[in-house]
Amino acid sequence: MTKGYLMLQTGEIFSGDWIGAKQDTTGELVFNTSMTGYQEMMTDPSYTGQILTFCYPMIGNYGINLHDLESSDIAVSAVIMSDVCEEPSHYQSVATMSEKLAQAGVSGLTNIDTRALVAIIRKHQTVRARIVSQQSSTTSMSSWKQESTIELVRTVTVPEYEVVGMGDIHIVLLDFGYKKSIVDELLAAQCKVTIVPFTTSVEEIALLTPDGILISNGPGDPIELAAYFSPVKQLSERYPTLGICLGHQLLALAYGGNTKKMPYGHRGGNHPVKELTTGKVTITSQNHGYEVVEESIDREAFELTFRNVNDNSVEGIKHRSLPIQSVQFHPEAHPGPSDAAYIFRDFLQQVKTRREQACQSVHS
Ligand SMILES: NC(=O)CC[C@H](N)C(=O)O
Repeated sequence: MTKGYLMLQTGEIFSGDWIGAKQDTTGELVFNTSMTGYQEMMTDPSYTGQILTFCYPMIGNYGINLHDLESSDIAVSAVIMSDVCEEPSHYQSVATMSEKLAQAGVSGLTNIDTRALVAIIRKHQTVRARIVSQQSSTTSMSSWKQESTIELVRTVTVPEYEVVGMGDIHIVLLDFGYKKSIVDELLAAQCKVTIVPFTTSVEEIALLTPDGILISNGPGDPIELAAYFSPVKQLSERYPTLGICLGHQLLALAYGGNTKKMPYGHRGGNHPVKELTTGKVTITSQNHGYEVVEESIDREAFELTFRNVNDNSVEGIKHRSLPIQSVQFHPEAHPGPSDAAYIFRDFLQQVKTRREQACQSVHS
């Protein structure tokens, strides 16, 4: 096997065996603790620009199938694992991990001590890294460069409107890098979904006469999307709105709140969040490196709905008088538990209620 090296900005170098495309790659090094779901993770557009370390020791044992893709491409810049399984066993498998990475032009390193690597990320919190074929100490600072969030989002948003489903309720999905499972949830609830590029204006969206708006997940630092705070606010003032992950962060920012980088983020399939009105704890799927700053939330306009049980961070907010809610976790799951799927039901109930009110006011 060809040797490959993972060079960290903090100075450590790990040597491993190179799988997939043999291409030098740079990105922020992050880790996910889920035991399964490597395919969903690799294709989640929120990972764009990041090098993903799998904490679970063996990756690839059920192969790659055609059903668990969260987007059409592999989104991560590269993957790091302890042990790759090259002989998958699953009736739906169409490729091995290495074959898929090679097809997609994405690099991977295996036989890496991922436990040591995760300890370094936890210690230094934000670590950029490079996968290279030759160790070199002359790596110039410019090669560690990070793409802007706008650049990252541009690579994953739909190029033009896409309409899916023929249901009665029309949801416009403002696409910063949506996961397919979000659309699947809406389609399962008999919606028609129009997926629009994140640059679509409020006026253009109004022409589509939506019943509700969903602001998607996506890569990067939400603060860099400041140009979109005002449209997000205007849309949420007009239509029932649900924000998921990046969408949650953008809603908080649009209403004057703030976000900050977390020590090393929440990425995994078992993050407990507490619903503050009921005290009920739900186990959620998560993938984020930023959080909404609690003190920055306008508490006259918004109430806090969810908190992370491990670190108390904000996991959800809800407007006190308008039908606007957002969650930091992923109610669509994939990977991870679907215990929070009721968030979609609540949102669609608000959408229906608003539509019935509108019909009644026309007829009275
Ligand atoms: N899944 C997401 O939407 C991630 C949001 C944002 N990029 C973060 O890391 O916090």
